[in-house]
Amino acid sequence: MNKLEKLTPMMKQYMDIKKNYSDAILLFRLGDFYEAFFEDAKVISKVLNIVLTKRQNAPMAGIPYHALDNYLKKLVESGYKVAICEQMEDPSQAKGIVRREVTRVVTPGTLIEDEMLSTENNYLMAVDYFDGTFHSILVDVSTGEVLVKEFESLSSVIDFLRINTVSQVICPESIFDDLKKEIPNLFIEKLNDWYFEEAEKKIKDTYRVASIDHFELGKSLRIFGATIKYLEYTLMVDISLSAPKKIEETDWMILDSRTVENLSLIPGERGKNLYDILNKTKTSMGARLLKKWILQPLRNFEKIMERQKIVEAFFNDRLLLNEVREYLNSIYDIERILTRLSYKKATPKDLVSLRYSISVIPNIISALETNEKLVEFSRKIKTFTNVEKLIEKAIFEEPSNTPGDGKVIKDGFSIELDEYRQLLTHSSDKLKEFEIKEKEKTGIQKLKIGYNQVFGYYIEVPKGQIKNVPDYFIRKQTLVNSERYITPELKEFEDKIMSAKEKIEIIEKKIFEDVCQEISKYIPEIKQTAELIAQLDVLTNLAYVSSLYGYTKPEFSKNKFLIKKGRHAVVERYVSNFIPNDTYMDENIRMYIITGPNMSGKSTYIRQVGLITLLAQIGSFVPAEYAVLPIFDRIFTRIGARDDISTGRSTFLVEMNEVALILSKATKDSLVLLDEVGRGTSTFDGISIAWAMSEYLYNEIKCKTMFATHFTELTELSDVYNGIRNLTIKVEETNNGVVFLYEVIEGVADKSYGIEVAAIAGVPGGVVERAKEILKVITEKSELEKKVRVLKEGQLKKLARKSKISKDQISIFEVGENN
Ligand SMILES: Nc1ncnc2c1ncn2[C@@H]1O[C@H](COP(=O)(O)OP(=O)(O)OP(=O)(O)O)[C@@H](O)[C@H]1O
Repeated sequence: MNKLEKLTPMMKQYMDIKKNYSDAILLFRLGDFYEAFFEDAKVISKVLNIVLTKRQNAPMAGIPYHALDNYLKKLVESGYKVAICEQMEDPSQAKGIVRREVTRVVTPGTLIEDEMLSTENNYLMAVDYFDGTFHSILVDVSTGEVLVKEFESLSSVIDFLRINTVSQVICPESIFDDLKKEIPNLFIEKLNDWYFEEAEKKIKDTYRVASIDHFELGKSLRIFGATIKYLEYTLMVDISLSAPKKIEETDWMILDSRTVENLSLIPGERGKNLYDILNKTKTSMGARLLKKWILQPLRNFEKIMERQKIVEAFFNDRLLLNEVREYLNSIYDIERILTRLSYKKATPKDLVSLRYSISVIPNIISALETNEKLVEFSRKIKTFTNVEKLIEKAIFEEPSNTPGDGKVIKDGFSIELDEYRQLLTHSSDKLKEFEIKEKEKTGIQKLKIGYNQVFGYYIEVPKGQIKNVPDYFIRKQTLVNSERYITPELKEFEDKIMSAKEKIEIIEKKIFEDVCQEISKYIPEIKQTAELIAQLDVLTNLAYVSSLYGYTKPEFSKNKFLIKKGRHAVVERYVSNFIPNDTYMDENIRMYIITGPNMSGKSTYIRQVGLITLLAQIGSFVPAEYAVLPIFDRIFTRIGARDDISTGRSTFLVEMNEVALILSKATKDSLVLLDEVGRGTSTFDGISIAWAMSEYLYNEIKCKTMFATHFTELTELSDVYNGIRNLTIKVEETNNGVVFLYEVIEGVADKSYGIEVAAIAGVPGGVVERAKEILKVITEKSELEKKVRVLKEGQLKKLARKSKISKDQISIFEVGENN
């Protein structure tokens, strides 16, 4: 006999279903529990810390049905895929074994349940390699957003994954191993060939359109079709998505993951970050959008101005700003409510939240109309009075979350429903009267009416009073201390109550579905307005923080780069007295070498320049007294030394990889911020690399560069090239040690004060004194400075002439020489 034949029909049913979901944990609904068996049981008992028991010798662990979401969240967060198998019929009505089916496969990237999501975006990224390019689709199922993006290399895919909130990747088998190796901690699943078949048809069916040419999917079509199939496989309903948007690199400033981390743009390992400082948005939709804007500053002047004008209008009209932000306060996460509506998972409370949210839209519009600079924006926002009215009429102010229990649909919305509800209340009153009457009739004072699933309504009589029970009481159950009875009259009540309850359940569910269905017709339009509300939230937020933190409106110029009294947006919030500093660059002055002691504020200074340009390009005001800025295509950063343990690359190799990236990708419109290059190797190698790199950036690429370094030798570059200048940071030597003044001035650091900083940091006095002695000896012996001078005087000239240098470079070179 084979093993399965020995199993009970229920276990056989389990095994049959599990066969199709072997890569997931199967939660099998059994009465009031979801049970897992065999290996699944062992896993969930460990992950969820619940008891592992046995059923017919099979390991089993179960979770109560009402606590599913909590447990699911834990399982998915721990990296498991979970298939939920439901009972498809009422067990009391079922003939034979209850029919069961999997109704949902839950994975980290396909969540729509509010309790399982944070307010952040939750992206599923589908990646395909096709015709030499990586094509990807990013979907946030919870908001319906779809983005299309191409990558030239695997490393750029990985880089993108590092800075975006992608919780799951799906890909064809051909690239699975490569991706898995690079992102071992991310949930990643391979798609077999079937997913890629008939992609175009799948997309057309999903969007209910005859042609998808306007989506301009190109070679991303295959992976988009596969993504939709995967979503259908997990959500098991028709998929509802917004139209795909292409992410074109030319629209946005490119920020690689290193730069995002080095400038501490979003929450991450470094703690204090720009997003947290700026985020005072009023809605979850706004908070998500703000993060996107920070990660994708604009490059198009008109688009930047469009945002800046709105920020300025609010900045100059604080009363209006406060009024609009007050309205935004009462707006819920409409995007997610709409998604749940389209997946038929919206709750009555969702509808009430939607109603409150859309009810303030007319106020927002009238407020915006009072300012002529905001009228154009206000015209794009639509009102949805009919939707608001419908919800107001149909749904209780504080409904229960279970349509069918009679506490969702308002009185007066359906005559039929009201009648049954009255009948129910009436019968309940009658039941109470019946209890009193029976007490009087029988003299059993402790008699009470109760209810259970098996017998329905019953009369309970304590054992001591059984002798008074009349003949028409029919005994149904004996308990330790009491007996339970029914009577024909009680049964009659029960029938009435039960049929009223059943009817209420059917009618209320149907009305709720109809209301949802009616509202669903407006989803695309409401979605557009929700997007505008999110934008409004971010724009008012920028105006608000700009006034709160004393930012000013930046101007843009093709050639000039001037920051007067600039501040570091994050550091200034944490130090008591932040010292502002200026920055000036133009077509000629393109590079600064910044030397100064440790802890003097070099990194803060160069990062503040990066943050100011970034803020300006997202449309915000900036932390400076005055700023005229060019529009940069990209900010590059190379900051600090560190290993990349995950890929086994040494500090120096990581550093050189970053240098290589900058040298190959930077353009004349880029801003390059360098903090320590060449520290990971010997001093001579380090200086040589840093020198050669600076020359290349200055002569060949002609980008704007700020280079903070401890190699004072590099300051000699300014003698060779007129457009390279030196900056240092003021320190004062007092009897009690060095005092950092954080003031950036022209010049070169005369000392590095490393030993003084060591003393401040608490290195023992003996060690500090010995270090001073050693420094004296080696400084005297150092040949380095002499050698660099030789380089400056002779060899550089030769080198520069050998390399292909254009006329203007030679002139700069010669100006430098004459200096
Ligand atoms: N302009 C400023 N005004 C006030 N405090 C500042 C300023 N700049 C920096 N600081 C303070 O000095 C600290 C050190 O600054 P920063 O890390 O920029 O120094 P650094 O010169 O780059 O140091 P190292 O060479 O050791 O990397 C900052 O954390 C901040 O507290």
